Amino acid sequence: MKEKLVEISNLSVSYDQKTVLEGAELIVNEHDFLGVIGPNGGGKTTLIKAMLGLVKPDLGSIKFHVPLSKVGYLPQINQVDRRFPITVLDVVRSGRTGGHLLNPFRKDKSETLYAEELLEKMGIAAIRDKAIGELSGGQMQRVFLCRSLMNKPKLLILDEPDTFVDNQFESELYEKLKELNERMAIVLVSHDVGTISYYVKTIACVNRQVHYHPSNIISTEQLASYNCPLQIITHGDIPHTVLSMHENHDHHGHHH
Ligand SMILES: Nc1ncnc2c1ncn2[C@@H]1O[C@H](COP(=O)(O)OP(=O)(O)OP(=O)(O)O)[C@@H](O)[C@H]1O
Repeated sequence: MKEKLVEISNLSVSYDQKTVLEGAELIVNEHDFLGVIGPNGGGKTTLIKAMLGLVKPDLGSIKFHVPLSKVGYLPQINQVDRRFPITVLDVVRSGRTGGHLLNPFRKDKSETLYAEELLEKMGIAAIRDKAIGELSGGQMQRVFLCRSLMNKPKLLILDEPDTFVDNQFESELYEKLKELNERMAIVLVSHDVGTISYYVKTIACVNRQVHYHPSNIISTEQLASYNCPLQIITHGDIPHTVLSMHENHDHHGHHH
């Protein structure tokens, strides 16, 4: 039996008068690698934020069976203020607090060593003392990925970590996530359905409601039936299906 990590039921969220999520249901289990997809404005980020307690739901319940300190979070990078005067190392270290606030002022030797180890593993040890304002999009994503790993999470939630990254880093990133998935459950929000279906195990389509799809193969017809009309980027020559296994690795670039 798989252990449940998070159970969301009957979740409704609105901003002012506008309902974004209504009656959303979702369960995240240990070992999951769940891809969260859906049209622009469908409520993906809102679902993640409600899960983490960053937006207040109107209705519904969110039960965590892991402590929040064991949940790693990589926010959408455009929500990070690049003018904030903080170095790469301090951003990564701030992940140790368990909260979502940047708190660079706590200094602890083992924390620093672990942050450095993560930067090393991500191949960005050389930029440890740079200010975040100086980083490229891909470097920024790597830094925030390191940050989200500081607490050795059991559940890792990533909101479009593939935004602003080049093709090479995109595949490196997904390979890294696949490796991390051996140790933790992953929830990955992405626009690139074709690419994520290559890595995820299951899919949730978010468009006001959440439609869970217990496989990583999804057809345009299924997406339509989930009220999730997305343009699918296919990798093979089978037009209506996103394949779980591909022969080659020619990923599509994806830019917003
Ligand atoms: N803080 C906010 N105040 C008011 N409206 C908001 C707020 N955040 C999001 N919205 C609106 O709620 C809707 C859902 O937004 P959300 O970011 O959850 O969607 P999404 O599926 O993540 O979209 P995208 O694919 O564009 O990232 C959008 O119409 C958005 O404009």
